[in-house]
Amino acid sequence: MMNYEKARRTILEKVAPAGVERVLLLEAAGRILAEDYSAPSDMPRWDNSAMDGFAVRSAGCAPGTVLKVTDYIPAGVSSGDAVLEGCAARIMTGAPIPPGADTVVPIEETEAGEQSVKLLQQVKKGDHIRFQGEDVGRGDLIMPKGTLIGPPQVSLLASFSAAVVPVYRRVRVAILSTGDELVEIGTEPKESQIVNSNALALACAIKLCGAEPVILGIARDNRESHLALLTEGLKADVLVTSAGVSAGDRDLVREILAELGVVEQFWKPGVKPGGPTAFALRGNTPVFSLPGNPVSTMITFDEFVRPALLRMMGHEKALRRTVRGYLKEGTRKKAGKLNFLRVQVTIEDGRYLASTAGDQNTGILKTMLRCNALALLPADRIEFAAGEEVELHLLDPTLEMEA
Ligand SMILES: Nc1nc2c(c(=O)[nH]1)N[C@H]1C(S)=C(S)[C@@H](COP(=O)(O)OP(=O)(O)OC[C@H]3O[C@@H](n4cnc5c(N)ncnc54)[C@H](O)[C@@H]3O)O[C@H]1N2
Ligand code: MOO
Repeated sequence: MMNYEKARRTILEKVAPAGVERVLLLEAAGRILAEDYSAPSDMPRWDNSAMDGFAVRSAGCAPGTVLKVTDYIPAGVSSGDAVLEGCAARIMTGAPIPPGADTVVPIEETEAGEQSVKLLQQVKKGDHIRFQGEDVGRGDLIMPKGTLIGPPQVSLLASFSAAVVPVYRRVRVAILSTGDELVEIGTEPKESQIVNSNALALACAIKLCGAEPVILGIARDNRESHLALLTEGLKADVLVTSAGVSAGDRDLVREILAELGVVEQFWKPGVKPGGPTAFALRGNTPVFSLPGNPVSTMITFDEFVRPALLRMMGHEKALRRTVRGYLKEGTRKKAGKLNFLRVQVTIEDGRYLASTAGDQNTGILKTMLRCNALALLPADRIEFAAGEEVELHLLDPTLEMEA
């Protein structure tokens, strides 16, 4: 049996960014820049005023100096007229500094009239000017490939009129559920039938990664149905299946994937829940076969599939950060597999405290609703004492927020 760390490393070694596309700037929000971006020009493009006030020649200025106001330069206007000795130009924030002037005096530091202005304070050369290129110089590598695009990046790209940007493309992820007991949502399940909830839970998780889910439906427990739908699924960038991967005589997924030329990289990554998870590749197309128990499906998606999708969409950091926390109650498990304990984490005095979120049986979905983190209980350990330090994967982004 493989171990958890090796399984995750294997996945990240085998997947690569899926490709690059050029999208409208706003479509790039939350995505990863796929090429280095160097500034096409200086920013600011010209010296401009940082204050509403007067553009002056600092050499002739002292407290008490009276200057003649010869020009008015609002933002959006550029004046070709030079400021001559003994003169000042009224200027607004953002307007280009006129020729001859080397300093801006804020209006509060003057007694200003229509025709003249009296300076009240010492003037320092260069004050209140935003100089050409002081923010970004032409040719500066301002955003390396791999940058996550958020408001500051969009602001800068927009400032340079970059209306279209190269980003890693979203991956299309096919979702295939398997099992004769399944009916689609909207169909009343008869006794012994259950609703195909995994397809929707997976689609939700895929969307939250920024990828595009494609729900293929249900493969029935026979070869023909599996062959047809797995073949369809392999046309996507990634294929995720649920159920049919353990030891049952109807568990056909791995066998039929192999017939379709999909090469298994691992089965049984040494975790619980998620025991029978499999990872395989056909060419560059990753195939994840997740167990059918909804709890196991969601946990294995988060631990194994999510990192792959993020990496394929260009994220260098694809794994959830592991934080150290403390168990509030002691717990036991069997030796042999790493266990994901579903916990409720609270942050007290900067420490993460993890309390069990309820019954840890994989059949209990409500424990999943109550949990906001997974505690990783190492494979070789059995007994865990209250207060013991554990590694945590935080699942709930609101943990970092407050009311
Ligand atoms: N003899 C053994 N039996 C089982 C083993 C084992 O090692 N030996 N492993 C157990 C473990 S662990 C798991 S997990 C399950 C996973 O098995 P499968 O992935 O093959 O899934 P199924 O048995 O088909 O289904 C499990 C469970 O999940 C429900 N399910 C399936 N698909 C969906 C869906 N799309 N939406 C909602 N719920 C779904 C299904 O009805 C079953 O209740 O195997 C154990 N058995
Ligand atoms: O390992 Mo299975 O995924 O318990 O429930």
